[in-house]
Amino acid sequence: METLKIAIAKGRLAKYSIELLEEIGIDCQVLKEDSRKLVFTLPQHHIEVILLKAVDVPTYVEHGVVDMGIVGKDVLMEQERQLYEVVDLKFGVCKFSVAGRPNGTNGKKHLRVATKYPNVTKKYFAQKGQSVEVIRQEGSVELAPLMGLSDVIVDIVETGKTLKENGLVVLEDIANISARLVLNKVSYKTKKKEITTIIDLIAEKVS
Ligand SMILES: Nc1ncnc2c1ncn2[C@@H]1O[C@H](COP(=O)(O)OP(=O)(O)OP(=O)(O)O)[C@@H](O)[C@H]1O
Ligand SMILES: O=P(O)(O)OC[C@H]1O[C@H](OP(=O)(O)OP(=O)(O)O)[C@H](O)[C@@H]1O
Repeated sequence: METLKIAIAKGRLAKYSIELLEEIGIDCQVLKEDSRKLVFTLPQHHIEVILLKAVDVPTYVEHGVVDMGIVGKDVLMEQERQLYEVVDLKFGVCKFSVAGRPNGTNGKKHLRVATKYPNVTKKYFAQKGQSVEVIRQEGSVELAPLMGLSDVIVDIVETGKTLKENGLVVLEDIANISARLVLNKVSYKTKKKEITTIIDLIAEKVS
């Protein structure tokens, strides 16, 4: 049996991803230990799990150095990689929204938009025919309209707490987000049996 390599995003999605693997019978105890290790071999299951930053998961899957990965739809929408998105895992649920001050954009013809997701932002406003300048941020995006760096933001909204505590509101929703199971296109052919077994078990768990 061939070893299946699975990439999991560190951070928010890690706990749920590990729980899901355990629910389908994969013992992930070693992944729960406090450690700085990034590669975990689970020989009894013919599986190797690697931990990496969420934005890097599609790179590893697309290049085929891992066979599958678990990553947020936000990252997939931003990167538009060549891979198969096969299961909506129904955790990491949030949405992409345009947010700003409660009085909106006052019909401005040209908007400055701060975001960690420049591609999603450009595509969304282009479809609406709205002219924008996208200002790329690495985090704390909510600060931009508060400090006058931008008119609005495009960001992830989960509970709405961050917006509320910074005096911002959702102006428009762009898309629903959740974690997805993604596959390398070649692995899907060369390790079809192993991959199909895992996909079926996961799909059954999340349905
Ligand atoms: N409230 C939320 N904020 C951000 N991401 C969320 C939220 N809820 C669910 N997610 C999902 O979790 C994924 C990983 O988020 P996480 O914050 O761990 O990583 P990140 O955005 O790369 O952060 P950092 O750059 O701080 O490591 C996101 O890509 C998204 O799909
Ligand atoms: O609706 P809420 O439940 O408040 O969650 C949304 C917030 O969470 C994320 O930020 P994160 O914690 O990843 O920090 P960041 O600003 O560094 O991206 C996101 O960018 C929002 O700021």
